[in-house]
Amino acid sequence: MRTSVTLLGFILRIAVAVATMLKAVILIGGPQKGTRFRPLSFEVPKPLFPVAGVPMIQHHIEACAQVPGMQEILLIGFYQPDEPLTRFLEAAQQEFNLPIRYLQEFVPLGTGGGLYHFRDQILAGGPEAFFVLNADVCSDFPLSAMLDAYRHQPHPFLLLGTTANRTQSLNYGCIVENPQTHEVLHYVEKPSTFVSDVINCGIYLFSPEALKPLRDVFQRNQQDGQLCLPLGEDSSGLWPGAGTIRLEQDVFSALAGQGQIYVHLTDGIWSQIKSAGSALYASRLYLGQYQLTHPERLAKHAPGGPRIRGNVYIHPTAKVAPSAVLGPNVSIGEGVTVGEGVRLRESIVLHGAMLQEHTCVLHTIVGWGSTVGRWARVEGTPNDPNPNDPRAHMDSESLFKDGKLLPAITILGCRVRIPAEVLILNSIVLPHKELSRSFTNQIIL
Ligand SMILES: Nc1nc2c(ncn2[C@@H]2O[C@H](COP(=O)(O)OP(=O)(O)O[C@H]3O[C@H](CO)[C@@H](O)[C@H](O)[C@@H]3O)[C@@H](O)[C@H]2O)c(=O)[nH]1
Repeated sequence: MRTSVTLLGFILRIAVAVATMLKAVILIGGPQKGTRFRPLSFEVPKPLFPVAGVPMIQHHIEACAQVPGMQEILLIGFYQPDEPLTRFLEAAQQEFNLPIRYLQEFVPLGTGGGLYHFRDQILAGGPEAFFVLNADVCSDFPLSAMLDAYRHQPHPFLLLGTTANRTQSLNYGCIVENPQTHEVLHYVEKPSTFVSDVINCGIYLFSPEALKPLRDVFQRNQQDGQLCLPLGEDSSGLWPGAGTIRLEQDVFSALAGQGQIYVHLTDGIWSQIKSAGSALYASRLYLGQYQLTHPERLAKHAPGGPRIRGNVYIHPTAKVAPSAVLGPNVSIGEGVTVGEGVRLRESIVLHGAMLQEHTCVLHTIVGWGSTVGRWARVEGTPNDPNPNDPRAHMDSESLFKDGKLLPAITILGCRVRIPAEVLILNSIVLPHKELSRSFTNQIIL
């Protein structure tokens, strides 16, 4: 009798676990993407670029791992599975005690193609639903709130939405919702004129049903492709272009207003990470979040230690001189050396860099293994969202306007050497450059 009760309990537990099983997919893109992120993306795939001290997608993984019932996280992209990616995956699996796998697209399949291509892997084990997250967004990821909304009213597609001002909304997917039901009535990807101030955050919760419309798009693409094949060509095989599916245009725009797509609005932190400037801004947002989520990651002022102002992350292996003044919004990577009297504000200093005595580094990303000589000043121009507009987001436009370099943060690529006592202002220095003088407003090739 006792054995059968225990067995029943065990079966019930498994049944509950299966019923609440969830997965997550992170769309990490590939090497042709992230061009606005150069020269930083030369060294490390953009999804692994450190933001607030940890790789960009670790923030996504941490958020997913906290959702009860999360069974597996899949990264889909078209990067070669190189050493940094493999090492990251191994470390993340151990840290979060979850299977985290990389599925490689052999050609870019767009934002929806990989989901359809790897549908069997996504649906293996029968998840109740799966999250889909763009890798290049920074957010507080309100995944549990999205799950509650989904469970209250399950629909194939639930999109996270936030507000943007009229001008900036044109850079995103724009959503027209029914304010009572939150159904998406109309969806336009990056419209040329104003459609709505509710924008798509690139964070979704899909039911298994969501894969059916993707299959329809795939089949339609294939028929259209076969019609376009030259006469006499063997059209019995698959048309290679059929696999490319644009989630936004092919699915959201096509299905809006048919009771399948809903939006969950958030007023939490959210920003895209397209350019180096937006990585710095995202780093600031995440450092602010750490007050609540990871206070242990924030440096505290300790007797005999450097002066800390505001939110600062210092990797435990970094050596920071006690007379340095750091912050606000500074993130210092592994093995970095910060000399006496250094002033560092609104900056990211990457693995192995060295800031010699009395350098001043403001609004800058210092690349891996770079050296800034004594008394040098390296400074960029902040390009923050308008603080007087609560709906403003970071502009990630091109670096140039009318042939001129726009003022932006300064970026030193990897292993750059800046001599002592020079000024580097508003410039981008490509990797391995050894400078011999001051530069302002230049890209140094
Ligand atoms: N696996 C894979 N991922 C891809 C591919 N193409 C893009 N991605 C990934 O998909 C995400 C979206 O990339 P983009 O295609 O560059 O779109 P976007 O300009 O960022 O706009 C999207 O995100 C906005 C929010 O940040 C949305 O507002 C917008 O509607 C759209 O979904 C990124 O994480 C990118 O790495 C692909 O072929 N394969």
